[in-house]
Amino acid sequence: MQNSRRCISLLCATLQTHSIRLGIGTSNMRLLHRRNKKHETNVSALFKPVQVQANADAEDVGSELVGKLEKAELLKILNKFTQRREVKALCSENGLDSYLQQQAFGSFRRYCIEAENLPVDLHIIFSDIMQGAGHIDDVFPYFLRHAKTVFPHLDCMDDLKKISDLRQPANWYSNARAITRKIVFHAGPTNSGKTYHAMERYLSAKTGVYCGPLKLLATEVYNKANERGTPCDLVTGEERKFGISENSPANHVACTVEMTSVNTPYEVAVIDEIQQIRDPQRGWAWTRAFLGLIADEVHVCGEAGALELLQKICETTGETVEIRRYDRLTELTVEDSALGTLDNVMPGDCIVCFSKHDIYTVSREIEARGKEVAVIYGGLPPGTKLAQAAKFNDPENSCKVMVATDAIGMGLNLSIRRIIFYSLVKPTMNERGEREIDTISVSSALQIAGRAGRYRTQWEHGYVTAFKSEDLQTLKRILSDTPEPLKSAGLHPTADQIELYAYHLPNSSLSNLMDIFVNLCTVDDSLYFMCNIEDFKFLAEMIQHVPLPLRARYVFCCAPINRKMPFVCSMFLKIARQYSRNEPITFEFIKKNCGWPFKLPKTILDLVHLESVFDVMDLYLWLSYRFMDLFPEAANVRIAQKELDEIIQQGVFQITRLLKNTEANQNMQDGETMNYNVRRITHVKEPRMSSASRGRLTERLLAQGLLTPGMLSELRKEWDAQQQMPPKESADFGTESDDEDNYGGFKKTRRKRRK
Ligand SMILES: Nc1ncnc2c1ncn2[C@@H]1O[C@H](COP(=O)(O)OP(=O)(O)OP(=O)(O)O)[C@@H](O)[C@H]1O
Ligand SMILES: [Mg+2]
Repeated sequence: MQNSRRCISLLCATLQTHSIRLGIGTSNMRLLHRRNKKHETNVSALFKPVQVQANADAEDVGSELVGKLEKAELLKILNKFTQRREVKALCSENGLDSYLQQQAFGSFRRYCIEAENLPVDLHIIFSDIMQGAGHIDDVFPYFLRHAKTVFPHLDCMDDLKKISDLRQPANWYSNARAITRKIVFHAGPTNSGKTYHAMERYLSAKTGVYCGPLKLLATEVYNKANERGTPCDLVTGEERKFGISENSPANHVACTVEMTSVNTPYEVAVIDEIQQIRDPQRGWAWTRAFLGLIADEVHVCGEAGALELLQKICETTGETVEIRRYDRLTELTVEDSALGTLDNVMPGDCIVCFSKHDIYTVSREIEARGKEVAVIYGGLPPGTKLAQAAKFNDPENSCKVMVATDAIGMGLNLSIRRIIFYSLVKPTMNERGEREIDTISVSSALQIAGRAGRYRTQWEHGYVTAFKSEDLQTLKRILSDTPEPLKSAGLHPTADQIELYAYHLPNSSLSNLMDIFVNLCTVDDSLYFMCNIEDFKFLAEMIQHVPLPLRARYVFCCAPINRKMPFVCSMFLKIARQYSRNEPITFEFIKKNCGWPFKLPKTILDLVHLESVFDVMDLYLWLSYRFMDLFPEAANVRIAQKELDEIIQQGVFQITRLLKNTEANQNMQDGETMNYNVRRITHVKEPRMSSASRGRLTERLLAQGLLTPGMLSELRKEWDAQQQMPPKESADFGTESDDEDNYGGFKKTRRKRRK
C-alpha cells in the first residue's frame, strides 16, 4: 500500500502540486515577465538537495590524530556557525540565498553529527575550534564544499544560464541564416484564398514543403499534389506516405508543422495558419519552421494580426516581409435572430459545441426530431472525420445537419450554409493547470464562423448565428472585432539543451530539469514566450520511476498524447516499462492490452474506449519512427488501426443509439465504475473542486477520471515490480543518436541493446 501511495502521489504531483505553471498566452506576456521575476526569488526551491553519504573516509584518521569529537560540543559549534552574520554574508557571496542556506546548514549539521568518522581535515578543524586553537569561521570552506555537493548547481549557474539563453533563436538555424530568403505573407480572413495562392506557387516550384497545423490538412495537400501530377510525400508524426516510392523521395513534401525539416533545402516552403505561432502548447513548432526553413521563398498564410510580429522577427534575421492581402471570397452574414430551438435546424446547418457532452445532447435531440446528423470532434480518428464530412457534404445524402466541436475550425472542407454557436464559452486550462470556462477568442470565433459559405461549394453565401438569444449580441460583437495582433511567438527547450542541463545536474529528474530550465531561461519577451511544458512534465513524472536513458526519456515525453485519457496514459507507462526492459513492443502486446479483435461499440463508453485505443495505436506508430528496433510491428498496428477507424466510424454513425444504450445502462447500474465512466465523458461539465474539498488523492484522481480503478491496480503492480529491479541512473547517456528526426529538433534515438 505504501508503494502504491508513492506511485499515486507521483501522478498527483503531476496533476496538482507544481508551484510553477506556465499557461502562457500571448495576451499575458507581461504577466509572464513579472512572474519570472517573482520566481527568481524562489527558483532555488527547484534545486533538490543531493544526499551526501556520511563516513566519507573508511578509516577514522581524524580521531587517531587528535582524538574523538564530543558530539554535544560539535553541535554547539555547528549551531553557532549557522547563526553567524559573517557566515551568512559569505553564503550569499557564494550563491546561497536564504532558502539554500537553510537547506545546506541542515544537511551539513546532519552530516557532521551522524558521521562516525568525518574527513580528516574537517575533523581537525572542529578539534582545533573546541580547543580554542581555531576560529569558528574556519569551518566555512568545509561547509561550502559540502553545500556544493548538495547543490551542484552552485558551481555551474553561469553555465546553466548560458545554456538557457534563448534571446536569439534566429541564430540556432545557421543554414537558414546563410541564405537570403524571400518571405511572402498571405494575409486575410478565412476563405479568402490564402492557402490556395501559396499552394499554386508551391506546386509550380521544383521542390517544396507544405507545413500545416493538422494531419488532415497535410494529407489534403499530399492528395492534391499527387492528383495534379506533382509527386509529393506525406510526413506526420505517425505516418509516412510516398508520392513515388519509399526509396526515392519526392521533391515535394506535405507535413505537420512539428515534422518540418530544417536541414533540407527547398525552393518554396508554405507555413499555413501562422497565427498558431502564438499557441501556448504548439507555438514553438511554427517559430522553428519560420526561423529554420531553408527555402528560397517562404510563404506564410494566416491572420493579418500576425504581420507585425513576423516583421519584428524578420528584423532579427535581416529579412523583409512581402505582403499579399486577400478579401473573403464569399459573403458571410450574421443573422438577426438566434436559433432558439433545435426545431429550427435547417439543411446545411452546423451546430458548434465546445464540449463532448453538448455534442451528445445536441445530436440526440436533433435525431429525436427525425433528422440525421454527422458528428465531428477532435478525438475522432481521421478516417471517421472524413467519412462524417463526406456524408454531410454529399448533396445526395439524407444527412444535412452537422454537430461539431471547434475541431472544424481548421482544415476540413465542409459544405456549411450556417454556423450556429451552441454556446460562446469554452472550457480551458489555466496557468495552474486548472479547468476554467472562457469566452471564445475573436480569432477562434472568426475561424469557426468562416467555415460557413465556403467558396465553390453548394452554399456560397454563409450565415452565422447563436443558439441562445442572449448570446447573439455578444456573438455579433465578437465577430465584428478584429483579432488581437499577435504579441509573441512560442519557444521550447531542445533535447540538446536539456541534455546539457542533465550533464550539470545529473541527479535531477527530467521534469525538474525542465522546471529549472524554464525558470532560468532568458527570453526576449518582446518577441517570444516559453511554451507551456505541463504536458511534457506530466509524462516525465509518470515515467520517472521507469529506468530509461535520458534521450529516450525525452523522446517519450514528447509523445503527443492526451493526458486526460487514463487508458492512453496507462498504456504509455506500460510501453515505457517494456521499452526499459529492452523488450520489443509487439503487435501481440498491443492486441492483448487493447482488447483486439475489436467489437462494435454498444454504448458511448465503448466508443470513448475505442477512441483511446486508437490513440494508443497512434502512440505506437509515433514511437515506431523514433525507436525502430523496439517497435517492429508498425505495419500490423497500422492495419489494425485502420480496422478500428472503420469500427469507430460505424459507432459514430449510430451515435444516438449508443447514447440511448448508455442511458439504459446507467439506469440499470449504480456502481462506482459507472459513476466514474459517466463523469469521464462529462468531465468538462464538472465543477472545479476547491483544494480543501478534494479528499484522498486516489479518490480525487478517480473522480476526475484521470485514473481508473484498473489503472490504479496496474500502477501498483508496476511499482511493486520496479522495487524488485536493480536501481539505475536516471541521467544515462547510453544511447546513440544519429539522424535528425525533426521533432522539435530532437534526434532519432536507436537504442543500444543492453547486454
Ligand atoms: N482563385 C481560386 N480559384 C479556385 N478556387 C479557389 C481560388 N481561391 C480559393 N479557392 C478555393 O476556395 C476555398 C478557400 O480557399 P483557401 O482554402 O485558400 O482559403 P483560406 O484563405 O486559406 O481560408 P482559411 O483561412 O479558412 O484557411 C478552397 O477550396 C480553395 O481551393
Ligand atoms: Mg487556409
